[in-house]
Amino acid sequence: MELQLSETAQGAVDHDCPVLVLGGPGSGKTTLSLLKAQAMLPVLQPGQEILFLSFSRAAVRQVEIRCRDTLRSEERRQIAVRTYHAFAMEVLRAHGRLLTGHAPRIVYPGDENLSKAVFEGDWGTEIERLAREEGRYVFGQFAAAAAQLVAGSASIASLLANKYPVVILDEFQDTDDAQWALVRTLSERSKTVFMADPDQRIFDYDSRVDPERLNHLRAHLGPAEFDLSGENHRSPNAGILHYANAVLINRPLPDTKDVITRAYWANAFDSTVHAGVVWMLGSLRKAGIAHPSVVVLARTNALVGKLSMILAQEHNFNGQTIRPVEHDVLWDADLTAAAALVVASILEWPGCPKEVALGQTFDRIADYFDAKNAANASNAARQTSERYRTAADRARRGETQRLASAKALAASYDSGLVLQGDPAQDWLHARDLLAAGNDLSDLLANARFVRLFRATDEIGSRLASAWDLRGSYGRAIDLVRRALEAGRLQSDQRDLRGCVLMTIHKAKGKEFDGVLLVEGQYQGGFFRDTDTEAQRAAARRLLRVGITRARHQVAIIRPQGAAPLVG
Ligand SMILES: Nc1ncnc2c1ncn2[C@@H]1O[C@H](COP(=O)(O)OP(=O)(O)OP(=O)(O)O)[C@@H](O)[C@H]1O
Repeated sequence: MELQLSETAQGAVDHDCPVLVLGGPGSGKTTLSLLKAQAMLPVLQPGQEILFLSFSRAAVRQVEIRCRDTLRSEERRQIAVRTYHAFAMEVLRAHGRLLTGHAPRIVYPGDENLSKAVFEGDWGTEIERLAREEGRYVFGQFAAAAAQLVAGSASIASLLANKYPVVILDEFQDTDDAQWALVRTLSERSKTVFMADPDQRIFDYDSRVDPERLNHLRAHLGPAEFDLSGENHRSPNAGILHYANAVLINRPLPDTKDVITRAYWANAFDSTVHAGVVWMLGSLRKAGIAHPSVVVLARTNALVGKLSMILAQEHNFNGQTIRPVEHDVLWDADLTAAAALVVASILEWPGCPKEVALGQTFDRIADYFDAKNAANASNAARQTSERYRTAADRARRGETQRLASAKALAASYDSGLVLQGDPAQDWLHARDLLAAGNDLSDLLANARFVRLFRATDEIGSRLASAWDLRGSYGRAIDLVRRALEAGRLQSDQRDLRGCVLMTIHKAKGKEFDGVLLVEGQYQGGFFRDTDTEAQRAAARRLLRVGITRARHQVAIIRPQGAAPLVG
């Protein structure tokens, strides 16, 4: 694809490294970084590659798709696109022995959760000790360990610089302290290109992601800066970006037909959302896009799960029947797996003493919240995990529960769970007990995604064999864990077409023809009454990321009477 570059963009391509490119959503940062890579390919010697670092597997996937559009296949082969985790793990695997004298061992998140569950004391201190004394590394320690290796050994640093003489850092505003330490050491020997939009900093509830990161970079490397903020290639003729920027800075919203808002009454939520999706697909087709891509975005997993159920049913809207919409859900495979293990633990209840049964279920619930915290650090997830660990201890000591949902689950145990030997029915029966309280709604939503795992058949047949052998589901947790590992599907790796649902966080870096942003009445609100100024600013950044995913059309669906987006 032949692209016209602005003078500023061309300046960034031509200028010597280090280079920092700033720009808003759709200003072409990712595209430009690949053109910069292309321009630097001639300096590579045989065997050398350009290292492109990004955050999530989903982001890497986006860059790979963009590479296909921008670069020829022989060029693509010379660009190594990696997540920070994967790159740091590579460094650790190859050289980690130098840190402790032992070959490093990786502790995978599932195993980390199990160890954490039985550990008494400060887990943060423990994982540092595990790394230092036993050479065992949890995922969160990779970047720090890799930084230590590169900073401490000139030969490792030269080896890496020799392999990767050019390093490109995407979404640099989101780097945490350890990743920054690693980048700093790499920048001493390799040429560096940084891409950033400070206003897309949406992971800042993680205290290690410092809002001052760009200033750290300026102070350390003094890169030449190129600001693309006047450019918008994603929706060049649309008011979408102006609207999103007005939401960001809390100024009056511009009038544009590209962003429409709809208010719904609580009893018409399902049909309004469903009709909105059908309208969006139709209007994009009318505009000449034969196969439009539409994303439906919500703030929470729980609301995404609910929206998926809504689109799978028939509704009546203004006297017309609207048929189910085929769609995909981009969900978090780790969370779904953790939620499935909670359901499995309930299947183990019959025949299991109350102390053990509830202790196990509450521990698996705490594991789920640990996984949630690992995916997106939040105080709420951390605290809920701690509360369920306590509930598990209370259960094992035979004490009464204090948490409302733990009490409800204990009452369900007391009233005797009857399973029939039909895995599909029994699974739903066990799963629906998780409707015990609001704090479990997100977990329940993820448990509902198990059907999307394409592992349901595998789980079903393993459960059926267990029942045939013993008349119970016996060690259901182990069995489901193995089935999930066998059938694991990397959801983030799929190409996104047609209608797809996800949280706003997951949409970062992606683009679609149309965007529907849905605010729930009771969950997934855009703002909360209790929000501090900083939380409100973060919510505004998040909404801007959501709105600017659209190339052509945005619809914002909100409850009747919701506070205005600005003002
Ligand atoms: N110079 C250009 N001319 C025409 N189209 C462009 C140009 N640069 C980028 N695009 C197109 O504009 C869209 C947005 O580009 P890109 O994803 O690179 O922006 P970005 O700044 O990385 O966005 P975000 O920060 O929102 O993820 C893509 O569809 C891309 O193909």
